[in-house]
Amino acid sequence: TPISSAQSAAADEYDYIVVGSGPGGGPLASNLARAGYSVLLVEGGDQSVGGSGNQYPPEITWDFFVKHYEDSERQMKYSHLTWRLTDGSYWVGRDNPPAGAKLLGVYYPRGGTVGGSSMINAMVTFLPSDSDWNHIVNITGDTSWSSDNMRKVFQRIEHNNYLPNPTPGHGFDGYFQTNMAKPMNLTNPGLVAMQAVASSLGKDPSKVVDYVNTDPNGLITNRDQATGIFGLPSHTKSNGQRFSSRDYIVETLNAVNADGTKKYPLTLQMNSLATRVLFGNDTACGTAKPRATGIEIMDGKSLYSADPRHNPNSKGSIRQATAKKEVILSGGTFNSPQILMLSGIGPADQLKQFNIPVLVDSPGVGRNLQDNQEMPIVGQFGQSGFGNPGGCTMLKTKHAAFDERDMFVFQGPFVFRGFWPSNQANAALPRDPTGAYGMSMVKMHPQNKAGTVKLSSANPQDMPDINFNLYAEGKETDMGAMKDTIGWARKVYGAIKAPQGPVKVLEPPCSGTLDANGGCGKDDEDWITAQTFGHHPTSTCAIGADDDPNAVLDSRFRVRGVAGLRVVDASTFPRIPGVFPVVATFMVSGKATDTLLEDAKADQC
Ligand SMILES: Cc1cc2nc3c(=O)[nH]c(=O)nc-3n(C[C@H](O)[C@H](O)[C@H](O)COP(=O)(O)OP(=O)(O)OC[C@H]3O[C@@H](n4cnc5c(N)ncnc54)[C@H](O)[C@@H]3O)c2cc1C
Repeated sequence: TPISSAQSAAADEYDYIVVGSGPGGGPLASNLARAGYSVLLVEGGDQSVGGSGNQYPPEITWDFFVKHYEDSERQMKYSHLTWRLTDGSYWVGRDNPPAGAKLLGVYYPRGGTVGGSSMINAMVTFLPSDSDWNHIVNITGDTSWSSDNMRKVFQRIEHNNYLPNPTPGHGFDGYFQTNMAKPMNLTNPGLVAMQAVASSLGKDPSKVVDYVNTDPNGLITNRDQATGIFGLPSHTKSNGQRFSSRDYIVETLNAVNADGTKKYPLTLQMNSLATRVLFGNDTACGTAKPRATGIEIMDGKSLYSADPRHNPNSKGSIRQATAKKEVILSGGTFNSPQILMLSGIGPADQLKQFNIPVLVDSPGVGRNLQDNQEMPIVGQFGQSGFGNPGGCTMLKTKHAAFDERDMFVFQGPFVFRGFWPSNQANAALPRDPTGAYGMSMVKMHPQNKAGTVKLSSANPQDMPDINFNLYAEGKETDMGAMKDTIGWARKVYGAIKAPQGPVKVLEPPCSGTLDANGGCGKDDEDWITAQTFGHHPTSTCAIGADDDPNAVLDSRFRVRGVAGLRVVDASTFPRIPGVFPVVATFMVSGKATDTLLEDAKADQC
């Protein structure tokens, strides 16, 4: 559905301004409008829903490039680095880039369109652990974040398309559409691989079809300890199409009253890049706190440099919009801290470096960046096959950080090695051989919180400098769990016999002898160091305790040190939720709706 171009109200004055239309901002803006408040939703991208054949089409994708390590020797070990050639095109690889190629880093796509990253993501919808929510209660004392309450939020927003209504723990009347593939049978190589997984976990291999049909998001006793094979829900509609926050925004925009007038006061402005928050003196609260009064906006197409169509000479036109109540930043984990810093809220030394006047010295802005570490364990079957088992496997490794499962594995006749631009020029980039099979691990509860998002300049069109600083903290736990899983996967592959087997393990390679657990010591560690990637960045504007200097937000999403400004998106989690953050981000948006509506009548200070 094309979205009709937004009409700017003459005064450009609204109750609320929300920046960013992804899972954090889109539902919140829609809900506030549905509650009767006038809302301006500002989106830097436009309304495209797809594009020209590339895996991540330039029409809807922002191309970020990140570092995994500060140390360039370690950084250079990753096999899919992206470079810019002298003719402007991308080249992907590690060794022998063409003369003049400039290293950009590790490609890290984000959605840059109405609907944000929920328009390009893999849609996996897997609820986090209860402890991820209860952690927020523990650090802030705010019991509204309890896992029981967050389950109620989930039930309220979910529109379940794959279970009978009612099913405990699920919702059927909300806007967040979920579905789950339910295969009737499995074919090889996925069938034998999944049977080997079942046997390795002491489960009945003849029941793998039942297992991959099992809902993992229900009210399962001891869910967070439960290991084994489960189904894999996604945020899709009953017809199998993608659901994203775009759908709910469009539904809200298009709703009309019986007389044909617009039902909800939501205004969406696309191709509008928020450049900074504007502040005035807080008279209403009787304190000296600066109060957010609106935002500055740069209007124009592809103005952000992560947009692959960006022209550095395009400067757009600047204007301002006013928020009578509050401004909410939902630009995502890379952009919300950037906007805060451009507005003078962030680590003072960094702001001074770029001559940005310091409004609030908030050292936690852009810190605490986290990600689920990912890497495939690659096998090769003697014959190719298309049988994809679907579903997922949950493991509890010897290195689990808590008394909970800590590793998610999905698998199939494909190898997921991370991301790189598909429109790239290196024809010699190795392809996976016939019969290649991947067991992809995704680490839960990563202990590394050392990633950073820092300004690279004071220009709001520039991308920030992003460094995940992998394994800088909690290495023993994080890498230990990855090594445990590699050993386990080698054994699973080894158990697959003729006629489908034997399966050759291609990666990680082992130059010595495997130990009793299938591990290969330092070889595995070096491979993990080189080839880890991720795509779930969170936590750069984290909620935290009143006495924590790195707590950017309080438990009501309020930016500390100012009034009238909140952050609601994947950057708000103090610790990364579960294995896949999107459903938790939709839930946070639902929770923020409650909080904002509760506070709407009072003037929040
Ligand atoms: C390729 C890919 C696959 C993924 N797969 C999964 C998955 O299967 N399951 C899962 O749980 N998670 C997945 N994720 C992650 C998930 O999609 C994100 O965690 C989630 O979308 C975060 O929501 P958000 O609202 O914080 O940010 P985003 O969805 O990134 O939305 C931010 C929005 O803000 C806009 N914006 C930013 N800055 C400005 C500005 N200055 N002015 C105006 N607008 C601005 C952006 O254009 C964007 O539309 C995936 C992500 C990607 C990219």
